Amino acid sequence: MAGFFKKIFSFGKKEIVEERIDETAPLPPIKWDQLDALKPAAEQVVPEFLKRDEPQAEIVPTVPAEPPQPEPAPVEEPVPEPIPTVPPAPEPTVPSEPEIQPEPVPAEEPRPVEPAREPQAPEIPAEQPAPQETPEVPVVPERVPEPAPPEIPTPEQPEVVPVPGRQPEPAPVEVPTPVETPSAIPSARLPLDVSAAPHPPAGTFSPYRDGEKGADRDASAPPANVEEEASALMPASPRTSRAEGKGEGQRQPANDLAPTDEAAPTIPAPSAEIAPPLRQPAPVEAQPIIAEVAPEPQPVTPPAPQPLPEPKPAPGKVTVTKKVEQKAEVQKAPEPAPRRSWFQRMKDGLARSSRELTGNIAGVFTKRKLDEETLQDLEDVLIRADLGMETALRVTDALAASRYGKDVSDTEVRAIMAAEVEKVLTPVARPLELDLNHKPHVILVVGVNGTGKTTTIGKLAAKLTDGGLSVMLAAGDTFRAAAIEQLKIWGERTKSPVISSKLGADAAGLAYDAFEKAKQAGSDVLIIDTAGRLQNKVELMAELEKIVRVLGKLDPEAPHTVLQTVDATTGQNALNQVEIFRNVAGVNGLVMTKLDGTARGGILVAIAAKHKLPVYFIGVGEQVDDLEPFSASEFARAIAGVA
Ligand SMILES: Nc1nc2c(ncn2[C@@H]2O[C@H](COP(=O)(O)OP(=O)(O)OP(=O)(O)O)[C@@H](O)[C@H]2O)c(=O)[nH]1
Repeated sequence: MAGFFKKIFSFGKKEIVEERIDETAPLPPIKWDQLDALKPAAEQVVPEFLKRDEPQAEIVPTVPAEPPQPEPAPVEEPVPEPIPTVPPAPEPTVPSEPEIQPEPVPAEEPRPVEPAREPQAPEIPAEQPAPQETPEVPVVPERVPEPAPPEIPTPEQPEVVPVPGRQPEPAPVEVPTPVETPSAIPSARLPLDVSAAPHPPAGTFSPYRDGEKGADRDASAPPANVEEEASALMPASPRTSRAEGKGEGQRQPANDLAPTDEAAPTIPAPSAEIAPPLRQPAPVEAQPIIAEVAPEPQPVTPPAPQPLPEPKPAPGKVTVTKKVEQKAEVQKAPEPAPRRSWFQRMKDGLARSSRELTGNIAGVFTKRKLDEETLQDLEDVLIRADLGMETALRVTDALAASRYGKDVSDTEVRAIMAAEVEKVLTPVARPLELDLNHKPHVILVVGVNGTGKTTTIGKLAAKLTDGGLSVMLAAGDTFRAAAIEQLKIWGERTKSPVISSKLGADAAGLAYDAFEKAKQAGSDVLIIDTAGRLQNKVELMAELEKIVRVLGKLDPEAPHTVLQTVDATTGQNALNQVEIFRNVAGVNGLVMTKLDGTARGGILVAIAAKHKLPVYFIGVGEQVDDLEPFSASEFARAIAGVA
């Protein structure tokens, strides 16, 4: 029999049972009878487990390797044996009570106590009681050290041990489950615990443990046992206990709590394993124990999740939005601030022209007396700067007249040059005058493609509309769709209506229609854009002549102003362009464009000296306000490098 029990209880407790048998050897005969009576009860209880186990049989397959399965039959025998030990008090009563009694005895005879525990709470007792048994069994002492907190994980294994029949099945299963994860623990433990605590132990375990806590366990390894118990109990009342219970559960509990109620149905569904635990464990009402455990885990629960809300102060960073707003404001500020004065912009625009010119002048007059050679060198420098022969001679003559044979510095030379250039430009530097007796005053803008006609029209329209004049625009460059669209954009910017036609339409016809519409609209000014296809000089000239002729039908004096845009970067070729358009279209005024960033700004002086046409504006950029009235003195000083 002893050997048989050993086989049955592969775990430490079983061995202990054998020893008890030895001690109780004398009693066997009497107890057998009683045992028979008891067997039915136990069997009745057992069958439930078996039923439960049957569903768990699914799990069994994993366990099959265990040998205990074949032993189930002998299991019956061991049951009676423990009873004999118990006989003293209540044989019929559940072994749990006799077990408890032995506890007091343990002081004298710890062995009897152990056997009692084994039958009752084989699962839990195996873990916790083990330390108590330590005195008797050498194996137990090993557990005693185990009870130490580190073994907390191990306690789960003991859960498997409890039920003999189940031992094989749960043992393997349970061990892994606890190790796996706390979340899985509840489900895995539930079946296991149920099997362990279910029958006799269920009712006894909770009280028994309580007593232990106060007496034994509290001193030695209560925490591990408690947790184990809690885990075992958890299954009993998974509904609420789990959520409140284990520290492990706490992490999940939040989830478990809500879900438990809802999941309650789901839990059983997943596997028959869960169902059994729910039945028995619930009555077991290990809840009290769980409540005890709960406090411990609670400290654990608050851990990380709650602190998260604390970071909410981050939202306090609302200040970030303010910073963003400030940035936006800052971005707005810089735009207007950098705006330079007109003269500064013109000076900067002519910087390249000025630097080249003044640098060359300095090279000629560094520590040299003014003589014919130096005068010739200066003349060459001025000509290369596009000022023109006429202006160059004016400068050299003026310099020679006052400084010939004397030491001359480049500064003196530049000053004389500025004065002479101004003299050349002053006659042409005239403001644009509009005769509003004409309704509208018609401005025809001509020039070679790309010289800045359309851009200049837009800039001028802006000035006029800003001055309160009503302006109408006519897209007379019917050969380029882009030119039409560009003019429309300017019209939108300046709120000036734009008259346009299909691509390739007759430019003269468009000009005529626009003139009529401007009259009808009572516009103060009509600005007509034109094509500048200089490569086909004949057609271009014919078209321009036609436009002028057509406009004259509506007003003999129209067009009242013919502006030609001259690209300063063109250099000497600009002189020829002005010659052509002056003869064909009757240009009576100039707008020098692109003076910004060119080293050939001197051409303006040459054009002015040769054609003596009014220069109304100069363009020093692509922006709407980069068109300024021409100032002879400013231009002269700027290009001469004289502040
Ligand atoms: N830097 C600078 N660019 C300018 C100036 N005036 C015009 N531009 C640029 O020169 C280019 C040609 O200008 P447009 O107004 O299209 O010249 P356009 O004579 O009408 O040309 P077409 O439409 O082909 O006849 C555009 O990129 C303008 O932005 C200026 O004074 N300075």
